[in-house]
Amino acid sequence: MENKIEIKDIKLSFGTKEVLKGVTMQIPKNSVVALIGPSGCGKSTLLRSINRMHDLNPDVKITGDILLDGESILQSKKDPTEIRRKVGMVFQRPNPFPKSIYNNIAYGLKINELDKKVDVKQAVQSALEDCYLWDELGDNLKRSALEMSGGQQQRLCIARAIAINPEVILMDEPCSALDPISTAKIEELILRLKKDYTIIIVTHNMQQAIRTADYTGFMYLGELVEYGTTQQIFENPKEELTKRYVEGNFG
Ligand SMILES: Nc1ncnc2c1ncn2[C@@H]1O[C@H](COP(=O)(O)OP(=O)(O)OP(=O)(O)O)[C@@H](O)[C@H]1O
Repeated sequence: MENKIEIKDIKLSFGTKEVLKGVTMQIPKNSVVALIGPSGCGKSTLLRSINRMHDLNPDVKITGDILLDGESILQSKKDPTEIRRKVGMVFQRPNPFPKSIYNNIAYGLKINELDKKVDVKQAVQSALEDCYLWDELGDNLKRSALEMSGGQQQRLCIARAIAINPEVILMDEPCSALDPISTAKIEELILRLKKDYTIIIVTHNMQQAIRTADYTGFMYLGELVEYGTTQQIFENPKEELTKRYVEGNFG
């Protein structure tokens, strides 16, 4: 199986605090990979290093490497905006721009200089269709995105991310602020999107990992304790720590 991303012995510290202690993992193309583990174990920190979000933090020291299609993305001479065009991110809280629904996507295309290369109207429609928003919203795209429900806002943020045609989508607890129905819609969306993208999702919800992820990594205190198919991790974990966590005995 072809790997989209290879994480090689990543160590990351904030000042003197070592938060990632040598994480190595392979992310197969067109798969959904879930990162689970107790609060503070480094899941978000790892996710953020994949699209260079620590770049502006002078306290961060990172060693090791992350390869995207075999090419290092951590080298400082690589332009982080170029990486972020290939590696999109969806955050815990929906963060639409304070603009119309239409312009949320059109603006994303513009800042990535794609507005001259694609038919913007068509791209907006296609991204909204992919996120099940086109029919739901009808022709009401001039409305402010901030007037949408939280679940719709989150799907709009996913639509904004996919409109620029990334290859990888990182999701940091994308459903934690959403109700069960909105969560189910996002999960359905994740399963559909993996046909075209590689998705890494941080989640506290183990059922969500089971429902959406092909592979799951269990992290603890900055280390990747165990990584395998989701079925193996939840049904037949090799490590005692993983077993205790997936059985809900700590965390
Ligand atoms: N910008 C930062 N500066 C200093 N320490 C940080 C920073 N960001 C995260 N940390 C620390 O790094 C550790 C790992 O945090 P991280 O957010 O990656 O964990 P997590 O597993 O995603 O937790 P949660 O599930 O609660 O979101 C924590 O101890 C946190 O306090």
